[in-house]
Amino acid sequence: MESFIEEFQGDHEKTSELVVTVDGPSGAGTGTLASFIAEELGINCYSAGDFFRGIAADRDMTVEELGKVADKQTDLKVDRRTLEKGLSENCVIEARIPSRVLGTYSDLRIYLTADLEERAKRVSKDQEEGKRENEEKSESLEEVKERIRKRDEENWRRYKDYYGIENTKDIYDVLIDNTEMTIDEQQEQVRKILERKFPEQLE
Ligand SMILES: Nc1ncnc2c1ncn2[C@@H]1O[C@H](COP(=O)(O)OP(=O)(O)OP(=O)(O)O)[C@@H](O)[C@H]1O
Ligand SMILES: Nc1ccn([C@H]2C[C@H](O)[C@@H](COP(=O)(O)O)O2)c(=O)n1
Repeated sequence: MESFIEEFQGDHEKTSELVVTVDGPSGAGTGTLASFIAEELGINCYSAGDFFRGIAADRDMTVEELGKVADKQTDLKVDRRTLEKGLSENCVIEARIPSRVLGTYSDLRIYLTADLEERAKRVSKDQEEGKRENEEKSESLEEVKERIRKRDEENWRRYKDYYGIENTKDIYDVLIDNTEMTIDEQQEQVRKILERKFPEQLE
């Protein structure tokens, strides 16, 4: 199948000088890693979740309400904001596919993952601690596992349909499986990468 992602990316002038993108499935820790990178580099951090929440606010809806009626246009709007932000502002953007959305406009493309079992444990723990207000609660670990597995499958069905892309890892500069890594160990590894890649930006 022909890929439409280049067409979506278009041919733009990029005014930002430093953009890092962190992709990964639910519970991989993309939010945690993106915040760390942003702090290290002294730049802002965004999540496509922020853009989704912004669209909900524009429509005077809660995130849950928008989630129920979100269609292709909603996804494209979220992804267009990712593209616009990355083209115009030095920042780190984390979500499911910001590295795909920005393509070579991103200066460092990271893919983060962990085993499904481990990701489900993290999501479950966050829920127990009241950190995931917009998600279903009182699920068993097995239910969480099944929900995030299905969600990932659905997401990739949409990305294939909208952009003609597959869930391959060939476009990434860095691949990290953090199943057996602590947050500190992961940060140590990424800090070394940042030192090599952006020595002048490190504070
Ligand atoms: N390497 C790691 N090892 C153990 N726990 C981690 C690791 N990275 C992140 N976590 C923990 O996992 C949980 C989920 O992290 P985070 O919110 O960053 O994930 P996410 O990928 O952004 O999730 P989602 O996309 O579902 O919002 C948090 O409690 C975080 O502290
Ligand atoms: N194209 C999109 C649309 C939404 N998001 C955001 C919205 C949520 O905050 C978060 C959840 O994603 P999901 O678990 O539904 O994959 O992601 C996005 O990243 N990209």
